[in-house]
Amino acid sequence: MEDKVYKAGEDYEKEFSPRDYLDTFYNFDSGPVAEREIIKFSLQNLHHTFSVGGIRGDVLIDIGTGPTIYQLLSACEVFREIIVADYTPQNLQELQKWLKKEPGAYDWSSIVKHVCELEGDRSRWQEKEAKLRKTVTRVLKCDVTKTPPLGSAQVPLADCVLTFLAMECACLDVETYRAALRRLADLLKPGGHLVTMVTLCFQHYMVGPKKFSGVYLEKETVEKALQDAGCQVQKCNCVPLRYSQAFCDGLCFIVARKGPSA
Ligand SMILES: C[S@@+](CC[C@H](N)C(=O)[O-])C[C@H]1O[C@@H](n2cnc3c(N)ncnc32)[C@H](O)[C@@H]1O
Repeated sequence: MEDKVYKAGEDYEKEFSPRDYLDTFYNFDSGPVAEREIIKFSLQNLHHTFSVGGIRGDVLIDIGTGPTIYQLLSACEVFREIIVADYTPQNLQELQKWLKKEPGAYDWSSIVKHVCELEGDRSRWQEKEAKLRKTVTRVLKCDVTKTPPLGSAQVPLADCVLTFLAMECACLDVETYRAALRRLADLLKPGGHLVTMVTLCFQHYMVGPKKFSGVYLEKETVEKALQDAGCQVQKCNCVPLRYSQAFCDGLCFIVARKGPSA
């Protein structure tokens, strides 16, 4: 393990290895039990939100997508178009590899099968992979610390903005986090939903031998930041699950709705 602690910004571009990240946190079959339980928690909440929860629409924008697709597997059934965005070029490349079925792409099949099982038919996993590949229409560069976060890209206002485990990495202090959430709310139509998963009391996580830090957030800080960004919290599901490869004190899945005039 290296002593240095890497931070938001250029460190991601230079030091973040998508494969180390995927192997550490998304090895569903033979990775650590803790990480597997957290993936299941995420998938269950996403399934609920985008099925019985009734959140659906034309456009979903996922911010801080990283090299992962698990967070889009339920949503791709109920949105016409998904736009994904991340700060780190090598994450966007890793994503494109999977989207274009290129050799060496990460194998998400176990996780896709699990989501299909939640939806009632494990056998349709290849159909779901094809559906997601078709629904993701754009892969964009973004920086949530900048206004606008998607730079010069022209995107429609979204019915849903998703951001999973990313804002606490992209922001190094609470003020930056609050400003980032306001930028995400600006991407939403009035009445649209912001769906997020946050690591509570986050300090750092391991990506291979490298330690990356972020902002320490308590549940109340997250809820207040959402409210101040014009979003009303509709669901806040916090659990004391902890990663084996990250230092935090639980996880929180949140659904918030942007007010009609925010
Ligand atoms: C822990 S990963 C989360 C990836 C994925 N969403 C997941 O659920 O596993 C954190 C992500 O935040 C992204 N990130 C870091 N700084 C950012 C910024 N300023 N704007 C947007 N994304 C950023 C990183 O590139 C990385 O993909």
